[in-house]
Amino acid sequence: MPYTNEKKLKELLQVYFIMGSPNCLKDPILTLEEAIAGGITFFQFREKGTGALKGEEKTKLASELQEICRDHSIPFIVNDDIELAIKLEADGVHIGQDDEALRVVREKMPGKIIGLSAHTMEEVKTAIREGADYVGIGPIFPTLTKTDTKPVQGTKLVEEIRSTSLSIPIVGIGGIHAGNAAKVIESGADGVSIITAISQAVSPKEVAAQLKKVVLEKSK
Ligand SMILES: Cc1ncsc1CCOP(=O)(O)O
Ligand SMILES: C=C1C=NC(C(F)(F)F)=NC1=N
Ligand SMILES: [Mg+2]
Repeated sequence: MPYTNEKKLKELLQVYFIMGSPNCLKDPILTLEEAIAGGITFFQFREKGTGALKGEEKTKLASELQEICRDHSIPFIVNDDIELAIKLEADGVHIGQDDEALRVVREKMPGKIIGLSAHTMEEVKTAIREGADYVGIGPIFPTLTKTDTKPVQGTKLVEEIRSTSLSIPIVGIGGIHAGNAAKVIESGADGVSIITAISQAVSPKEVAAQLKKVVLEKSK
């Protein structure tokens, strides 16, 4: 059973901040607080890459970030780590094509948000069939954040999905910032997912606010 009605989720996905401690210029807690003050609408804890926390330290940071999200009614999603998501009673998880099968995750987390990465129309259709609540499409633009991405695909797959009658919520991801976010929304994505542009900003609040403005303008 999907988490919520699609319309509501499409609104929630508009400015989707993703980060872990390795991505942050400043303290992760401060970074998230500033991003929320700037207007992000959705958050994913993705503790990955060089220097990523593990075990108790990872759980502690996740719990602290979750509490900040809860205080501001921002959905808190965990990337990959299903056990951590269940332990924290997170609002959901984001999984990739090579992570645990969606139907297994759905059994473990009924009623929660389950997002899936997809790179082809085939993967999108399978995601819908298996009950994904949203799909992350990318990398839209070149990115240095995830080193093992599929080829950069621009907005073509987003446009292709939107040219069909498929109504699944879509977020674009990969190299997105305030200067190119409009193109992603214009192509038909419901939201943009951002790591570097916010987490490495001198003012995460300012960047989040710029992104929110662009997305709201283009979503009218
Ligand atoms: C997790 C992920 N999946 C596809 S690209 C990417 C990284 C996006 O990071 P950034 O917003 O810094 O380009
Ligand atoms: C690899 C990823 C691809 N897409 C997304 C999201 F933007 F949330 F859909 N998150 C990820 N961690
Ligand atoms: Mg994964």
